Amino acid sequence: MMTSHPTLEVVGLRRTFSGSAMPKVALEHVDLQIAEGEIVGVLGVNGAGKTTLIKILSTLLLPTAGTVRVCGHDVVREAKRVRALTSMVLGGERGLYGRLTALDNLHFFAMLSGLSRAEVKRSALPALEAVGLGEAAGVRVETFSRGMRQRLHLAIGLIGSPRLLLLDEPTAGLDPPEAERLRQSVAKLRSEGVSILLTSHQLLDIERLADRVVLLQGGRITHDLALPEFLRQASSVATLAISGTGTVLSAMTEHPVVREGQTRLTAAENSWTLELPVERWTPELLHSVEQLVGLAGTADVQVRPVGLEDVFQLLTGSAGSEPRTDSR
Ligand SMILES: Nc1ncnc2c1ncn2[C@@H]1O[C@H](COP(=O)(O)OP(=O)(O)OP(=O)(O)O)[C@@H](O)[C@H]1O
Repeated sequence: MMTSHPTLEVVGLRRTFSGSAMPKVALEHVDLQIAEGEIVGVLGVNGAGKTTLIKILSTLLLPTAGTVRVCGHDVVREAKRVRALTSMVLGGERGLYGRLTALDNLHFFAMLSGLSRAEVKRSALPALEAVGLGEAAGVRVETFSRGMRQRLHLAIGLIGSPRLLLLDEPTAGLDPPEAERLRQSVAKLRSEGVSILLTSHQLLDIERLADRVVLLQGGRITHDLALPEFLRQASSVATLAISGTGTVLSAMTEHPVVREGQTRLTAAENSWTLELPVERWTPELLHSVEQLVGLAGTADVQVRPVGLEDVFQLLTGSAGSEPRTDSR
């Protein structure tokens, strides 16, 4: 469906919560657009405002100020219309009926969300096929792996052909192959023109899927960049990790590249690792690396390209894969 509006348009959004003394500002001056078929990853440390934003987009919470439109429809004045265009899929183990088949679960949840029988019938099988569960439509959900259950949640979210999908921690609790499978299903939706807002503490989800990355800090958007540009926010291009056994030699700690560079040396009882951010691969740096690698005890050298995790840590001063502290 082509529209003249962006799928999501947020202008000047503010949301406060009344506190005991002062109102708590959860979102402030938030401007955000998501185009048709675009996947935007929203990053932020705990308490940055991600959940508040998702709740407002899904009409569960009202904005204090500002406007939010989905395909041109206002989340406050046209909440019903917005709900028909928007779907939220949460990660983790959540209420599917194990004794029912995948298709029956789909029917059940779709009817609960108020879709007509005809609409449910029309879109149920295509939704299962979209997430690779077409052949498991008649199979009881109690036999499903966690990944299959999560893909079923995604299929439920696709019923009714939403234009905006809100994905919150979609790969939570999945092992790496299952998480990858789910990501593949999500990636396919982009080509169908579905717009996706994705939040995840699994930064790999965002690194693999997002066209654009938005960083929320203290309720404000501090960065809104295409993924490659976001990755360039780190000054380095890679991290070089040299590890070895035995004691750390002074020839290493006193080497100019170690003393002057932003290196991190971690030493355990009989092993050590030196991590060196690489801004540019220069002949001088390669020569220094050769010297360090030649020192006694060196066992392994690895080069890790800069990833989203590094940039996230740099910009927020925190680790990205911290566990959730809330109880949703
Ligand atoms: N119902 C509420 N009452 C009061 N304050 C709230 C409420 N909900 C959220 N907040 C506050 O608003 C801010 C943003 O919270 P929000 O849950 O949106 O962050 P988040 O980025 O989703 O964090 P997390 O990653 O932990 O889920 C936090 O300071 C939080 O304490």
